Amino acid sequence: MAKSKFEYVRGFEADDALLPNCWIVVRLDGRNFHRFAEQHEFKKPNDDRALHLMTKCAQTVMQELEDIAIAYGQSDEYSFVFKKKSKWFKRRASKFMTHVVSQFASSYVFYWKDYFKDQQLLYPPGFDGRIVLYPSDQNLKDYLSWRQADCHINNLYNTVFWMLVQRSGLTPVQAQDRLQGTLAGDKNEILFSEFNINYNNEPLMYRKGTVLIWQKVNEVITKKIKLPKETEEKEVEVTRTRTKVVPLHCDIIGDQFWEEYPEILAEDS
Ligand SMILES: Nc1nc2c(ncn2[C@@H]2O[C@H](COP(=O)(O)OP(=O)(O)OP(=O)(O)O)[C@@H](O)[C@H]2O)c(=O)[nH]1
Ligand SMILES: [Mg+2]
Ligand SMILES: [Mg+2]
Repeated sequence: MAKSKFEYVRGFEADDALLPNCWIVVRLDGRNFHRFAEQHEFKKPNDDRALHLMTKCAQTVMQELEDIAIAYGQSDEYSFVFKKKSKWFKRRASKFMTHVVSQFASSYVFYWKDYFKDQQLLYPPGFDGRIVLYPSDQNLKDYLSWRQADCHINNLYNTVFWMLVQRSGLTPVQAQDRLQGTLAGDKNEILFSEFNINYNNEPLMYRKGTVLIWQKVNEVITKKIKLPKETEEKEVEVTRTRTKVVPLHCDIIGDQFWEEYPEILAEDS
């Protein structure tokens, strides 16, 4: 086919193919969610509606896009891990990042009303995205451990901070001063002795964040079938196996998780 004289401009497009044989991580994060949370009256420090909406959007991303092996989310962020061997869009970085972020952002708006029943969405939220490549399984596990450790550190801090403000009547500045230089043990002690809270009994979703993995589940459905010698349709129950995205709130820093789900890191990934 004849080419137009303008065709040469294609040559200006940068080649952004991602290195082969590496885990591809796309992490997105809510833009200025400090303000977004204030404006939409998120419960402090954790708002179940917001956390569940984030997870719904991440499930949608995993179901709609290809080759995502596992995802991890906390606060206003989610990380998506694409299989090492993925050939999706010839591994073009821009395709991975823009599809993940746009699918997530549109889902956030689309599903908002299902989670925030009587809280109107006041303005369109935005999300940023980045891609990081991890060449070894250990690097990938360490990446996910880093995000989960971050979740734990922030949540412990925020839990004590908001207790001091909401229950003890400290100003945010006073609460900040009180926590300056404290270690995890000190924060646990404040929670226990002053507020009778055992941090280990706080909800797992707040302490561990959310892991999304693929799992085979058996579904029982009723089907209408017509038997050859009968005139009327009959309802029968059939069991079929489906692969679904399932949320877990478990530790992913230790070995146990990876031993329990070896298929996530399997070689054909
Ligand atoms: N109250 C409340 N706030 C939340 C919750 N989840 C996230 N946030 C807010 O979202 C912020 C997320 O932090 P960051 O992503 O570091 O900061 P950001 O304000 O989004 O700014 P950028 O990401 O740099 O654009 C937190 O500091 C909280 O203010 C929640 O469940 N409840
Ligand atoms: Mg943010
Ligand atoms: Mg964040």
